[in-house]
Amino acid sequence: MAHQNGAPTTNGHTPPKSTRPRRESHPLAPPFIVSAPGKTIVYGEHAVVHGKAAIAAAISLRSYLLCTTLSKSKRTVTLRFPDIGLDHTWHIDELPWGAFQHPERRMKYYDVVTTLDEKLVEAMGPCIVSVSPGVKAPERRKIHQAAASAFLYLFLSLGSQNSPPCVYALRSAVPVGVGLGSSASVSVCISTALLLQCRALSGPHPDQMSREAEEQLERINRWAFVGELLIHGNPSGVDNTVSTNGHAVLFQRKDYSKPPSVSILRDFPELPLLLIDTNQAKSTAAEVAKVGALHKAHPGVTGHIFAAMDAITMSAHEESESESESESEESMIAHLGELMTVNHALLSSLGVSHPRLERLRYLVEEAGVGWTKLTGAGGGGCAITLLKPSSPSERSSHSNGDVAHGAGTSTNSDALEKLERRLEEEDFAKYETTLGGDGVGVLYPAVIDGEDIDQDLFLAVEGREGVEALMAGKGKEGEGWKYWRP
Ligand SMILES: Nc1ncnc2c1ncn2[C@@H]1O[C@H](COP(=O)(O)OP(=O)(O)O)[C@@H](O)[C@H]1O
Ligand SMILES: C[C@@](O)(CCOP(=O)(O)O)CC(=O)O
Repeated sequence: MAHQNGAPTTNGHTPPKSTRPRRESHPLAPPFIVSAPGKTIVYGEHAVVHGKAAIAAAISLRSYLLCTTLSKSKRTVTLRFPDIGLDHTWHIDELPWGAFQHPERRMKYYDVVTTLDEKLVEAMGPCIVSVSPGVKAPERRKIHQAAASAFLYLFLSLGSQNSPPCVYALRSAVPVGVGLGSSASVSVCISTALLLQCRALSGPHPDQMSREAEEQLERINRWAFVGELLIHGNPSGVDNTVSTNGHAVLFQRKDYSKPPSVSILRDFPELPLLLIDTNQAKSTAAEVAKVGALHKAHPGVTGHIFAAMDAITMSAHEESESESESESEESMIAHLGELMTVNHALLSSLGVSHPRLERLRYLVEEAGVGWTKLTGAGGGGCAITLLKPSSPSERSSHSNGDVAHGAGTSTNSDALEKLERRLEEEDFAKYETTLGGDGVGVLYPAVIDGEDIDQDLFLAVEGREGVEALMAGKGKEGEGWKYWRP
């Protein structure tokens, strides 16, 4: 489609002339950017879908959504998601407003939506089927349609036929579909942008009262969960919760018709972690469905496995909160590491490991540098390795020792370097990230270091590093970005 910043055509068709009366013109809202982090599940994935507790932490890799309002006369809404090769435009007047605005189905921005309305999903079906007609590979089409559905369901639920015509451009530093919560960070960005556009959020501003900031995050999180319902089918809600709130969370949803119980763990230790990608594609929806089917067939057995995972999460939580003076950091890390090993074995017993994940575990074990578990849905994707603290003699012989991240203890750097070389040879990838940090943020207007971030600039930067570099700016890191901080 040939369009830059201006009026898009709706996928090759010339949109029908609007029959709607002309409205008084208002100055256009300036372009703005919303961002939200990916995450790593430290303990309890899959069990969390079945009502057990999990601990997840935000990572420093983030998604960014640039929203560029067009003049009222354009009547189109466009998604430009180049990371997945999606570029699609709908004509606003052709969307199924009738179904979404029907008095029996109409949702309010403050509603708590915990399930999808099948009639509404059906009503937007034709608008989704028409996405990416040229893409033949079913897997790629699924990726496009999942992202388009998440956006459109929220756009139709929160907006109206008077919603501003807009181009939504998304770039992400979170690798897609490797278990690092890419879908959740995208859903949080979409939810926040649409809630801001329908004026359903206050702030963020630095002197916002804690309770009010909490309420805005809660609202964003609820609609991000709806986005996740469209992408995943059966999400627990832990990913969108940590992406919205940042830091780390202890999360449990016992009853899907009620809000989950969430504790924000602001002091979760900054663990020395390696984040390794098996480069083996996986589907969260498929892995979750696989565990669901196993649970249905063997509820007694899987029930015990989920209960054991719950015990692991709670033990890790107690350990990380412990203020015992007598316990060293080394023994805390060993405790948390052993729990990771057991957690992985239980996940493997549910059938969500993969030969590449097992190979990775073998290599880390052989190098003797730490404890490894898969993170996220499994079936491929990523693993986390908690690095062992080195002995005092190793530490003094490597006084500049390569510390992975945080916690102030260094793993034997020779062994680590050797392992990293081996991983590279075997086509594993490593992500540099830190744990914790802010949740959803807003840059309004989209100006960094005095420069307007327009679509051309935003879409032109190369790769995940290019996006991060553009968003951090050259000046004081993160300047201009605002966060809801309860
Ligand atoms: N950068 C992105 N741009 C557009 N859509 C994305 C992006 N990242 C993720 N998505 C959406 O999220 C889906 C991946 O979700 P999922 O399989 O749960 O992976 P993850 O483990 O990364 O959360 C994709 O199919 C796509 O629809
Ligand atoms: C397997 C699960 O526990 C985590 C999925 O994480 P991810 O989408 O693979 O990043 C599912 C969920 O909690 O919704």
